[in-house]
Amino acid sequence: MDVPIIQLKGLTKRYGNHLAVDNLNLQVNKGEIFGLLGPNGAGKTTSILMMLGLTEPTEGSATVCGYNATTDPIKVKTKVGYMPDSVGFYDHMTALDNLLYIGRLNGLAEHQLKHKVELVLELVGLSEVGLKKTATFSRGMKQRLGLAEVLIKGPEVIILDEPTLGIDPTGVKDFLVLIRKLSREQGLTVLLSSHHLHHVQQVCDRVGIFVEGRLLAEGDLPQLAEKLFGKNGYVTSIALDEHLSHPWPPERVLQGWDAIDDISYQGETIVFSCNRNITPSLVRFLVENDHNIMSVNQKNYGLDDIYQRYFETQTGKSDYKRTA
Ligand SMILES: Nc1ncnc2c1ncn2[C@@H]1O[C@H](COP(=O)(O)OP(=O)(O)OP(=O)(O)O)[C@@H](O)[C@H]1O
Repeated sequence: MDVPIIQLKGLTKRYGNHLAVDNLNLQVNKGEIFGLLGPNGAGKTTSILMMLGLTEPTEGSATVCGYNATTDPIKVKTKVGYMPDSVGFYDHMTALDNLLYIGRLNGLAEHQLKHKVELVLELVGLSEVGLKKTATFSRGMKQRLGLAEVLIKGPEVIILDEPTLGIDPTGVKDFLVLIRKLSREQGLTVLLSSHHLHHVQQVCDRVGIFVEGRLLAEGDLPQLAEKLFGKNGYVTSIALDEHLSHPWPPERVLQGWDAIDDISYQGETIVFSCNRNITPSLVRFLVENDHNIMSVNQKNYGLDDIYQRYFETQTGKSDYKRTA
């Protein structure tokens, strides 16, 4: 059963005349990794700050772990670990000392502090470098230490604002694997904001597409693809070892299949646009009718297709760029 951990109702923030967040309605459930995906300036950070009670909504409400973030911000802060987009440490101190300091600030009892710090260092894979000064740390290591800092108070939810910013590809992969592991093994709920499609796609269970203060769509990838590409969401291309002449005789029979919306062919390749996945039936039909199949390709819509389409159709913009 879905247990709501973050509930946003009509959440709105205006800065003067500027509408930074516009009527945001969203639910994130226990143990879920939710990705807030949107370009710079979309309103992701502002939404997060409202969830943490760090800025007041102009309208609407944010409830986190059962507490209203505006009226009960302290309670929310005891339940939530927040990692901002740039994490800072005392560079002249070791990783261990930085964590001990943060642990004390969070009110951890001295007798459990050392053990807790060693545990989180282990969790984020930094045990070996615990005695090194953080000035020597790479950006990827600093992000891991930032995560350790967030975990030290044993939060139920972690909110990560652009956590992969400035890390190299291997560091990103390791970091995202770590997030997934923590969520799955410890039942942590994660809200992650990013403008990197591929990072979000790798780790999130559900994604919200956020543009110009508005949540344009949310769901898992198949749901988003279905909402967007509708009944032509399944595209299968099959190449044969024969040149296809117009009209291609089997076309008449295949047009009678209710799952097929459109058939096009050129050269040796036929493209079927279908309202459900019928690739196995298509292959069977062609083989049974003595056609030799050279290749089969089923298009799976990725987050970049989905995001680009939303970005273009819903905002009228076409300056979308891939951010792989
Ligand atoms: N304190 C503020 N005063 C005025 N405008 C603000 C303030 N904070 C944010 N904004 C504006 O609100 C909009 C949303 O900003 P926000 O930082 O939430 O976006 P974002 O999606 O997190 O983008 P980024 O990744 O660039 O931080 C932007 O147009 C920004 O300029």
